[in-house]
Amino acid sequence: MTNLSRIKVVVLGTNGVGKSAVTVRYLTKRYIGEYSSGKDMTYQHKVTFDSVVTEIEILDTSMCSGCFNEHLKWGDAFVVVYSVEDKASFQGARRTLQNLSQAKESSFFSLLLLGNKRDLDYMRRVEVDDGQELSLKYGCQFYEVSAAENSAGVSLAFMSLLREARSAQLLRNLPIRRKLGVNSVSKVLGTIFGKNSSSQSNSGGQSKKDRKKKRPSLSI
Ligand SMILES: Nc1nc2c(ncn2[C@@H]2O[C@H](COP(=O)(O)OP(=O)(O)OP(=O)(O)O)[C@@H](O)[C@H]2O)c(=O)[nH]1
Repeated sequence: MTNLSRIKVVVLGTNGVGKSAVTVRYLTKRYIGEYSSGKDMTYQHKVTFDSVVTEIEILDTSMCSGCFNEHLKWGDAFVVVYSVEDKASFQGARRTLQNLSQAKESSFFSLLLLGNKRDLDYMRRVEVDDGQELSLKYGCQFYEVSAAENSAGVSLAFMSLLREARSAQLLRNLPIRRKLGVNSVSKVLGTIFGKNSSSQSNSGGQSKKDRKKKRPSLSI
């Protein structure tokens, strides 16, 4: 194994959507039920992709007004969590995606939209299609999961995000970057990953159908 690299992941979302539950599920495969709230928590672990060890830092955020810019600066990859039984949390996720795409427009970062608590289907207020549509708008990955029910969906969602972030990191470090500049590299990455910021999707001329093909989503 070679090349230890590092990816910093920020988990965002409104109060009580399950940010800690999904983070702990991913890291330990366990679901505890109640998690301490009110302060940011950072976790570290290592994953191996294709014989390359990658050090992962995950920041499970609390609602802290004025921290957004710090989180933004810190992270390479962002998980935006909402709860499928809480419409307001979905609106919060929409605002967060909008803020992220505006603030980090000129550099590349990886994004995952995560609809949690899908076990509460009988209380559902946000349809799968709503999540899918939002993810297409911001060119991010999308999964619906239940941290309470099992670890498979959460693990798959995190691993997809980490793989994308890792690939992006490798691409950013290629010599081509010097020739093309950051914006052009973002476009190359966008082509590879089907990633389109809202501004790109407005002007890129790529049809919605084409984008849909590149961004499968999954409910687990
Ligand atoms: N039914 C169900 N409940 C869940 C799920 N995930 C989390 N919860 C519950 O939702 C509540 C909030 O979960 P947390 O993980 O603390 O949510 P959070 O977003 O970290 O909360 P804050 O840090 O306070 O913003 C807890 O009671 C969890 O047990 C889930 O998938 N299904």
